[in-house]
Amino acid sequence: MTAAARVVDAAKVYGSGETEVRALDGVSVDFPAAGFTAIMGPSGSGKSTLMHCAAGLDTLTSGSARIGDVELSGLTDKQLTVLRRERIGFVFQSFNLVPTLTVRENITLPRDLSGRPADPEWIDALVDVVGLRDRLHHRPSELSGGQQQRVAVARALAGRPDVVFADEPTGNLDSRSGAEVLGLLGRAVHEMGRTAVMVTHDPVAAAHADEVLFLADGRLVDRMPEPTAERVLDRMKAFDGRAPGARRTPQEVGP
Ligand SMILES: Nc1ncnc2c1ncn2[C@@H]1O[C@H](COP(=O)(O)OP(=O)(O)OP(=O)(O)O)[C@@H](O)[C@H]1O
Repeated sequence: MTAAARVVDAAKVYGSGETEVRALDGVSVDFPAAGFTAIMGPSGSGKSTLMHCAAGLDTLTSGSARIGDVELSGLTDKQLTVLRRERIGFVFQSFNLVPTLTVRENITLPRDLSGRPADPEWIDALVDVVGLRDRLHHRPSELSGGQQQRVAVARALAGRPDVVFADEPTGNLDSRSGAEVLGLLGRAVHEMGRTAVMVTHDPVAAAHADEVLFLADGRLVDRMPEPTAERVLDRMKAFDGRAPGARRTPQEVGP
């Protein structure tokens, strides 16, 4: 198996002394090329930290993070910026489209900014895959949330990245639009050979992945190949007896 991204013995410590938080505590994991991996775990278990460090948006306190063969800890900020632009695609919960640009301009913007314009044939194919051909000249405000997130997925894929990192990509969508966006990520992986890594609280979303990783207290505690929503839900219930995504009540949090 080739890893598109990998962390080895990854640790991330925030603060020091009494306020020290070990957000990651010795995590080692490969994200296989042409695979779709979901990261789950209770709130505060380190999911976002793992994704951000694996994607070069944040740095590890110790351990190694690689995209392909490139060790991220050895890179300058400028080199990291270039690597993210050239080799990584991002999808966020809140779409992050540029409101003044059309759908087509949003999709090609990162490529245009990089000075290496997107391959028109690839963009053409993507537009069909995400089903936005009749919306190409619309602005984001003229689209539904699900359509906007499909634009964000197309933008993430426009530069043929090694890995697409998606942080709660369906968090703001109804279940039908969410299923469309997840279907797209799945097609990007299984039909277009891309690699996707997704943080989610939703067992139904996680079931679209090839494998689910479970974090708890900054550690990798379990993994589930070929997940189903039911099995993921059961596994999540085993954490602390809480349903996934459950928020602590004010009484539980304390003063
Ligand atoms: N910038 C920061 N400074 C201090 N502590 C932080 C910072 N970012 C995250 N943490 C802490 O690190 C731990 C892991 O946070 P992280 O956001 O990775 O968890 P998560 O699993 O993504 O949570 P959620 O599901 O609630 O989004 C938490 O205890 C969090 O409070």
